[in-house]
Amino acid sequence: MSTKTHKTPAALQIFGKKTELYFAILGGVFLIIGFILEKWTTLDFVVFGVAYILAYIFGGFFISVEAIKKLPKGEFDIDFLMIAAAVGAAYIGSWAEGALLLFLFSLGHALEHYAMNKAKKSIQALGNLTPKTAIVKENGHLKERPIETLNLKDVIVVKPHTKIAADGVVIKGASSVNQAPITGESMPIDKTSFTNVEALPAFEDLDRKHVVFAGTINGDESLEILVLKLSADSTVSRLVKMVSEVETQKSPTQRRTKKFEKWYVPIVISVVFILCFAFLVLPESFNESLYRAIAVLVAASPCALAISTPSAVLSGIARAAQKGVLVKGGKALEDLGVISTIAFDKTGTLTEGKPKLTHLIPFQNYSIETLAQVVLEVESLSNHPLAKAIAVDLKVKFNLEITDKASQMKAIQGKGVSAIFESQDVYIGNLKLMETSGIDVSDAVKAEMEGLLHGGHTVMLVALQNQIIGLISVMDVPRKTAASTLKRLKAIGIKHMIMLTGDHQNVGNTIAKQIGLTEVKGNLLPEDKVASIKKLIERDKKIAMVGDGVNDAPAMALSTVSIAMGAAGSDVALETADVALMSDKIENLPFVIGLSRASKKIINQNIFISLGVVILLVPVTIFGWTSIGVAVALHEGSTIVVVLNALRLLGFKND
Ligand SMILES: Nc1ncnc2c1ncn2[C@@H]1O[C@H](COP(=O)(O)OP(=O)(O)OP(=O)(O)O)[C@@H](O)[C@H]1O
Ligand SMILES: [Zn+2]
Repeated sequence: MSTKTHKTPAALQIFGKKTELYFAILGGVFLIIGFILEKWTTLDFVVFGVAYILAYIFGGFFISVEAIKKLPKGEFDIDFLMIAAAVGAAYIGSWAEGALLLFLFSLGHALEHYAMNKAKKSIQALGNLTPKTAIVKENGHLKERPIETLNLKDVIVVKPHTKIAADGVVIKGASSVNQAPITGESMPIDKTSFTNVEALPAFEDLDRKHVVFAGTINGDESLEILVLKLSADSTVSRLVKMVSEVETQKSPTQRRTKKFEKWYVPIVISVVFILCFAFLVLPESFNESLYRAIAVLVAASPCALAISTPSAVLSGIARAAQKGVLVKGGKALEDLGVISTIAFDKTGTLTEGKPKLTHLIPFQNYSIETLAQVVLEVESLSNHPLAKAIAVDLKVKFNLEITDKASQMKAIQGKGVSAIFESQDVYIGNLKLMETSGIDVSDAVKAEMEGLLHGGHTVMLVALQNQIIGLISVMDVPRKTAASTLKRLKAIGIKHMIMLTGDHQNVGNTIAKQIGLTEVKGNLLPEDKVASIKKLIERDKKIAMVGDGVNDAPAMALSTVSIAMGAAGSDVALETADVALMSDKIENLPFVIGLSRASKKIINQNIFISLGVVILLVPVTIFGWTSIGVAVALHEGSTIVVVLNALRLLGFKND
């Protein structure tokens, strides 16, 4: 009974989408007719038998179709057992009980499919977000075209209060855009136009205030948008594709139950087979033995167990999607539910990631303008968040233009950058960079650095021809919601919250003090971050890491659950993380952890219910203390209960 096999073939849906449900109900109706005729009339079997046979046909039709579909694949499962039980019941003349079995089983199935579809639909609703056509500006004329025909660099016009048809950059107009469909943020985001279209950076490097996504909704003003992604590659298309793949990643519990079923089902079949011959040793007829065997077969079938976990996982993932959180599969969902240690990247995760220039101090006899020009030219070649911030601020503050005098920029991971400026060597970065490049840093310079570091500034040294010519410092501010989020996490029982940063220890400490972390590890190279994660896993077994993928991708890959921030617009983060917060909202973290725990709890409850009913019913049926009818009702009832229990997750709220 894997969730995948639950599609009703389209050709069989003669009454539309609910054909399966109507068939089940018809099975029930004929069952009642047959039962009344049998018990309260003196009619012959020839008459009420017809009603029972019709009940069998309608109740058993879709189950048989499903079972036959699986035959060639060598899959043998519960559908077979149920059909066998019903046939056996007919053989011994217990038509009413056989029909009841088929009716309830098919009703349970139909409800289960309905429930699953409901969960899936709330995910797939994402796919219906994008409009089918876009208004394209071609040689000054406006033309409506299907979105599949849009090319990169086409310009589309988006009218007020309509959906945006493509991922791209705003090049004319300003408006506030409702991004809720993708990021779950309810507040509209202000978008302004990007003016320097000739020097357009890569999509990922564009400031989010200029970027729009297909499927989001324009506000009060008209916008012109330069298309930067083909419709098949848009964030929303990839999101939908990933969500539909999510189901194939089995959760640990799902894998465990599958394994269990593998040896359990053959045992059930053997025991039932042996019970058919109980009349050889017991004073009873073959029909009585068969009756008992059928009752045991119904009681022991792990129907509810098979659906316990997948229904909960799917509902959990659907609920997360409504909040703009993409959980990629049952494994991530279950793991996140047991985690008590979270490692955080600093820049862009706990902080805004948009540092502001605070100091520019020249040494030697350099003028501040010269220093500013050198730094601007070099940093404008790097796309590190620090570099971008520095370049923007220097341009404005000193009214400078880039003159392309720097070249051969090299990023030195966790340390800084090197480049050539007017055929001179330039290094910009931390103390480690200067040490490894053999550049002497005087005590006076170090003292100056120390002062700034204690104030929480990120300080970088600038060297030209092996001489320190100045320093530059920036300050990043914690996200406004970081402190309250960490407090919530602590309140829900996250014990260790560790910041891993490439920045100086002092800077890390200053930020940590403002927002409340349990531990700070500074001065880390990307490989040191990996080593830290390894140590944390040794200590706490399962850990989560939250990052933005900028210099923490290897560390994230190693953690049990990797959580990417602001994944809309960042391909790498969206693709590689186990959990993607589509928006930059770190406050979604306690929500998704709470949801994972609730899912885990519901999975456990479901397993308890389904195994409980089996454990209760099997001895009762073996000793013949109950009828097939009662076994059927309890057994199929438990299937319906676990599905309904799982659906509660669709309404999950924190607190
Ligand atoms: N483009 C750059 N220009 C100048 N200095 C840089 C640059 N890139 C890195 N550095 C220096 O290297 C240090 C470590 O950088 P890294 O990218 O590892 O981490 P980070 O951005 O400071 O913070 P986090 O690790 O929290 O994301 C920075 O603090 C900075 O001193
Ligand atoms: Zn099934």
